[in-house]
Amino acid sequence: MSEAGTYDALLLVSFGGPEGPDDVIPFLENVTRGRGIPRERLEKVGEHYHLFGGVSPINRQCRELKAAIEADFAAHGLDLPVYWGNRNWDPYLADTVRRMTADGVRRAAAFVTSAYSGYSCSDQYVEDIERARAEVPGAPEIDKLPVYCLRPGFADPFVDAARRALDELPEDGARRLVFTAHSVPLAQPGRPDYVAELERVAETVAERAAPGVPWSLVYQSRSGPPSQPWLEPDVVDHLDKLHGDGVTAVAVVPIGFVSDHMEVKYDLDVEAARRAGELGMAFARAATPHTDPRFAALPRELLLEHRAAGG
Ligand SMILES: CC1=C(CCC(=O)O)c2cc3nc(cc4[nH]c(cc5[nH]c(cc1n2)c(C)c5CCC(=O)O)c(CCC(=O)O)c4C)C(CCC(=O)O)=C3C
Ligand SMILES: [Fe+2]
Repeated sequence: MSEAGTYDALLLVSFGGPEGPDDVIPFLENVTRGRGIPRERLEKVGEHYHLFGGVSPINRQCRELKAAIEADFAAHGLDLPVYWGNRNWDPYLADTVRRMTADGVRRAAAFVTSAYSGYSCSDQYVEDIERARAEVPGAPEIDKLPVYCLRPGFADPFVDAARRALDELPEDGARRLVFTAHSVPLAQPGRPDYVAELERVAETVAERAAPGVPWSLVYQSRSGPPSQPWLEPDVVDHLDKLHGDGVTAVAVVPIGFVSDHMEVKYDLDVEAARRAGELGMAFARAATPHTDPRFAALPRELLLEHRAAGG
């Protein structure tokens, strides 16, 4: 048996995003099909993409992460092909599964670009994988690798990034670490696990990056109809509150994301940064793990452990 046991491929699974202005509406339709997102919200989010030429950074980031994973495999003598497929945009998961099948892949491990439990972060990706497999006769078995939010490969890069972001702030101010994650409906399946994991990651990163600096965990990028309750507070409202409490400098750490995709680039770097500016607060945004070698090593570590555990 090879070092990877029964696995003969890794599948990188992500969200997908538009790669030009004409892609924006079809992409948003893919994301929101059957989910009851109000038209106004879609138009607003479409404008965020158009501010960046209709291009989401996420696909380029997936290509870079795939290359980093391949480099990590090569450096550790793990001879496995790496495939990439998305939920909402080209390369679609079903097309990738078709290619894997044609290449003779029998059993793949899936690494999802979301670190947490819960429906949006985890179970929905499993559904997507199973739907893609159902479209392809003879499709390989595909096991989603375990949730990795508490693994050092995910948390350690955030510790360094949080320190660096705090270092960018004026030293004499009343500083605060503000952790953010994507909001989800309170009624979403798995929401309590998602929140419990976020609280643990925030606490761990805060304690290690800056003991004694106060911190909070808040949410961003709320969608859905206003009548539906989602996780709160929103990061922008939270900045208002911190300002009222006398905080003069914030380091925002997006622990809910693995790379700087549109939610980070718009909702934090444009919207939250603008609000902080209006309030006269110093603002720094911590980097996400992306191609940090510790993060790029996670697929290999998880795959080998999962195999060792009988996977
Ligand atoms: C928890 C979570 C993550 C983190 C986990 C993960 O990373 O997967 C995440 C990631 C992402 N969300 C993304 C984009 C969007 N999400 C939307 C809508 C929604 N997100 C939700 C949750 C999450 N989303 C939910 C509950 C909805 C409501 C509709 C539904 O129940 O499905 C909409 C519709 C418009 C809007 O209302 O915002 C868009 C365009 C992109 C791509 C960004 C880019 O292009 O760079 C990424 C990585
Ligand atoms: Fe989303």
